[in-house]
Amino acid sequence: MTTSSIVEKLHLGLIVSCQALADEPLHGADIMARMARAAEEGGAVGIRANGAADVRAIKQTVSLPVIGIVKRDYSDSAVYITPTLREIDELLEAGADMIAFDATRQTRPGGCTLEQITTYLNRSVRASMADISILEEAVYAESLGVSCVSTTLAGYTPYSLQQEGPNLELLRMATERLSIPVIAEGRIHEPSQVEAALGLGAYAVVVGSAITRPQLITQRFAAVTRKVRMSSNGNDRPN
Ligand SMILES: CC(=O)N[C@H](C=O)[C@@H](O)[C@H](O)[C@H](O)COP(=O)(O)O
Repeated sequence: MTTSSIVEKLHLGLIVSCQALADEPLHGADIMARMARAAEEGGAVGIRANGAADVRAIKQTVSLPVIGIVKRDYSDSAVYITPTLREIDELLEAGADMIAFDATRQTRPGGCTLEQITTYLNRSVRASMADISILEEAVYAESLGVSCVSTTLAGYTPYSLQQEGPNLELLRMATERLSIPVIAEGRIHEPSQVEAALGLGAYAVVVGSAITRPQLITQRFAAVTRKVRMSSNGNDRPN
């Protein structure tokens, strides 16, 4: 399949990020594959997944395009989403339909550069998704020939706007400025935010934690019960 036909399959759809790191309760390729199947049943048009094992298991389970990343920590860099060519090789081998990577201006491990990453991906003829945190990074990524950009890292670099919800203003500026698809990703917790993102010109929307991290979903509900408990304890207090 061509890179543009992979991108087209995502148009105006929901991409579900199915990720659980080693320290999360749902960690494991088999569980993530089931999560992906649930997402497919629910109407997702694509899956974002972490690690070659998860990508392989998900590819065997669903018929949706899989956007692969490899999260790996290196001691000499803050970049952890597909930071070097090594992680790209793992994803190519695993059969990821699209490869997402950190396209921020932060220094990569071992002197690897953003330009090396995009040149390598362009030569591999695999669709690519540049995870950005500010508008300038989106503009630069487009100039390097990526297939699309995603607002994944907004609020996760020290120099980007830190806020609780999704950075819809960055999304708006990027959709106005770029000619390639801009994907909305990061801290999207409500269906109304999906609608807002599409209304601002998002090509597609990625939702992760609000669908696939039950410990975080539980936390949001439990916070409400805690609040009510605290106020009722307060009311019970003798005058
Ligand atoms: C910043 C970072 O490392 N983001 C990761 C990128 O793949 C994932 O942990 C997120 O779950 C994903 O971006 C979806 O975002 P949210 O879970 O907020 O819907």
